[in-house]
Amino acid sequence: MSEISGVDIELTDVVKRYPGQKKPAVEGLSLHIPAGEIVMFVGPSGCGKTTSLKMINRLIEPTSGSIRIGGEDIGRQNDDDLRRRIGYVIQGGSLFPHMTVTQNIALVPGLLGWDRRRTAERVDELLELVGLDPARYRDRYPRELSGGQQQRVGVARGLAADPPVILMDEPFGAVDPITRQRLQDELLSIQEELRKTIVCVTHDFDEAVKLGDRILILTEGAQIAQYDKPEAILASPANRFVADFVGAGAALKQLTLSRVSEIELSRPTVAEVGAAASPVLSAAKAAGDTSVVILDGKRRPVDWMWTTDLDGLDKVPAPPDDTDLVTIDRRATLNDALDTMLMSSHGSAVVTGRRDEYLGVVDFQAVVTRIQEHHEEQATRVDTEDPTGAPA
Ligand SMILES: Nc1ncnc2c1ncn2[C@@H]1O[C@H](COP(=O)(O)OP(=O)(O)OP(=O)(O)O)[C@@H](O)[C@H]1O
Repeated sequence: MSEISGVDIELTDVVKRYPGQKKPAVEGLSLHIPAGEIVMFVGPSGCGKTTSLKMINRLIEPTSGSIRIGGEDIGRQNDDDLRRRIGYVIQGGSLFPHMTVTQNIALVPGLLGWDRRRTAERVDELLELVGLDPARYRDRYPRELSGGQQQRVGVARGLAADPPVILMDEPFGAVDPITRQRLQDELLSIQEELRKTIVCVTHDFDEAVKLGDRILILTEGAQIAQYDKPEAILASPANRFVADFVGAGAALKQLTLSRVSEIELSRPTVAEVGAAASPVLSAAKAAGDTSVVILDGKRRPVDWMWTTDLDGLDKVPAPPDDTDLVTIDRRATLNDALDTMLMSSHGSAVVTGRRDEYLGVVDFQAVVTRIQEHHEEQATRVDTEDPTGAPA
């Protein structure tokens, strides 16, 4: 784990009363968000999640109360300072359609007066970080990107000035489930490297369990129903409201806590594009492998070849354009891994870690076995516990 670059956020008795509303949207919220953690805000529609989030970067001014970021009262800071310290990512990326990817990402650095060279370097670095090849994407317009790619650019923009705090409002709500899973995995990967303080609003409780170091469950008026680590909320919901909100099958949701990284990976022979083929074939033969995982110069998997296809070639070839290599991030949940494998109808998948670096191979059966073990563990636990904590 790298060092924490995030800072604490402290809300003290924060109230927001919109004009003409009888009851405040946020009625005295006090909350400590620890540096370097991801805190997920969940709760029923209209309970005040977005209002609470937007008060943290003063997109909405609190009616009363105080918010401190890294110990400083944000009420006393100017907007430029706040923008430097807080990244903001919303659904769909909300890119400006008439600006290129570079121009979109460079917005905040531009406001901060960075020179051209520093900005260009930063844009490329960020595109790499969010998994987009800079040479290919930096000059595109948003309409030339898929929904998932637009969202990645949105994340890059939020990170542009390297703020210690990132606010996200339903960041992955607008993409299909598989893309959402990838973006979630990428966010976890980026977070492992950067350790920002991330506050994220979501409607999806599973997403909260997957991403959150802590989950804040709110009821109307942004009243705290429970604020705890996901394991703790799943194991013992504070009250009936939380138990209902967590929903049936809380025990099964524990699966969302298990990751591919818990499974031992197999490590078949690997080879780099352009390497001489014959030693690779010898190594595969010695190891009893019938296939070889092909990596690029940055140790990212790009192809998975049968040794029979490599036989007779001089060098390990670059992958064809239509390669359908299935990769899974090691932070993916077991459910996500199964979905990916089923969708792609591959019996196994290449597992990647930080910056898409190759780690090994996981097979379908290993994931199924691990899930079954979990089911059994959970079944024993549920038999002996009342998840609501209610007296019998
Ligand atoms: N600009 C506004 N003017 C008046 N009332 C508002 C305004 N924005 C939000 N509200 C009200 O404040 C309450 C909280 O809204 P908020 O958007 O924070 O909730 P939320 O939990 O994020 O909801 P959702 O999950 O539906 O996005 C709601 O009752 C909403 O109708």
